Amino acid sequence: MQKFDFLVIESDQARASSVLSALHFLGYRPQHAASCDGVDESTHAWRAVYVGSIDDMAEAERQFALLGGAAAHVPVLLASDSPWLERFSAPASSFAARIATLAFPLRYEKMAEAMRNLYARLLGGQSGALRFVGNSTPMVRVNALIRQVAPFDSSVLVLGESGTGKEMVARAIHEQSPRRDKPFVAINCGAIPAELLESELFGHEKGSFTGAISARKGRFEMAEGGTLFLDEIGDMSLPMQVKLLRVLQERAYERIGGTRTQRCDVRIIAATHRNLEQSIANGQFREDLFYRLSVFPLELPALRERLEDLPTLIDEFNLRLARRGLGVVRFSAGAMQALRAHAWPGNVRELSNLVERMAILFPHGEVRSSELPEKYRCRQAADEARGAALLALMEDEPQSNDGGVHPADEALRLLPEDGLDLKDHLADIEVRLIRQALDAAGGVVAHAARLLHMQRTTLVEKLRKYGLQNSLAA
Ligand SMILES: Nc1ncnc2c1ncn2[C@@H]1O[C@H](COP(=O)(O)OP(=O)(O)OP(=O)(O)O)[C@@H](O)[C@H]1O
Repeated sequence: MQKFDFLVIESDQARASSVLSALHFLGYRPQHAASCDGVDESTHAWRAVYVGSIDDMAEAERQFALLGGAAAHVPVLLASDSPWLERFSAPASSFAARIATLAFPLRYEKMAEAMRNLYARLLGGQSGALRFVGNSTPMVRVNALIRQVAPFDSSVLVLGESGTGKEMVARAIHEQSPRRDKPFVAINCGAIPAELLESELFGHEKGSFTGAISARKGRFEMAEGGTLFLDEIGDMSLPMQVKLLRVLQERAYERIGGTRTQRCDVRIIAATHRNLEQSIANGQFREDLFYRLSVFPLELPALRERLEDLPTLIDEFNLRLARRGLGVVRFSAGAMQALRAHAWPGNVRELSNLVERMAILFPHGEVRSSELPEKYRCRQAADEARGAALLALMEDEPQSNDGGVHPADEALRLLPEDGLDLKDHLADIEVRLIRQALDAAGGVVAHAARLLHMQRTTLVEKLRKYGLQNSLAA
């Protein structure tokens, strides 16, 4: 689906073109143009719509519907003397909230102000809440599961690699639950030293241990009536797991140093990037706690398994940046291709950081693939070289081969003059790819296995076979 930054609705071609030029001048840089009617070919370089002689509202709405979701949320620019203004700004119109009016002849300062006001209105209307987005099939499934489980008090265990949005899922469940008006409290069980975690969770009475100079509420108490999100539950120490299990079973606990039993009405959502079944097998996680927590397991796919979500996620991050006063960025088709070829070991968080970095470097601009940080370029360059070589192979007519070295063979030449031991050579490539995958995954074997599309156990076997276990610790 084509994407647009603005709809410019103006039946006078000259005026429409001047709006587009002014947008460009103001730094909005629309990139592609389409037209419903009366195409102005010269505007094809822009990402905006020039609408010709539509004189009936229903027809206009139909035309915009043909543009699909592309026209659904973008600002609409209309001349203040436009005959359509009244109808478009009527409350029943789907454009009513998204119109900026422009007085002709255009004045840049006025137009800049109109655009600023429009964006302030659009962004302000969206509340500060972060939207949990994604239209890919796996995310549609995740959203359906969230809707299904939200109304009940069942414990949910959110599984997924780091940065896939586990906390966002927990918040979404809370927001869609009857507890939404009560607190959502999050705690990262992996980040808090084991000896402090108990007091963080259950609170303490004054003087209950050295340093406890006053009584303090724990997260369970803070979350009363609402939801408690236990992040990185797989990193919780075994003694703490026992205490947590007791609370989940008895729905009651005491503050450290306290004698009064507190009843608790808290919905638990836990998350981990670890394979808890493996942790159970290794004796690091209690099986009974696992079953308590995973009444409703919800697995979040890695970003590389749902690359269709890249554009929507980029839009969402741009929106967040705009709220913070940063200029938004777009990615050229080539840059998008490079992003699709990237493995995203840091998942959505990595993408969010990249968009922010690019927005600082190229505010209101378009990022080309050559302007991406190096690690996002390499794989694409390799793919392109391979693609070019393959293309050359395919384009070659068999009869034109005069026995000389084929150009594509030259590009792909792997066989040394004196031959090679194929088995050794393939093993060498395998080791290099495994090393690269481990690097990209920060040494986490399960992540590296996903990058290599193999079972974790298969990778562990290969690490053993090639004596690579030591490179893990290094
Ligand atoms: N589907 C999504 N839509 C919008 N933003 C998202 C989505 N998924 C993740 N994010 C954003 O990506 C970042 C990481 O998300 P989050 O903290 O929920 O991940 P996580 O899986 O809990 O990470 P960790 O495992 O490190 O705790 C946040 O800025 C979050 O807002």
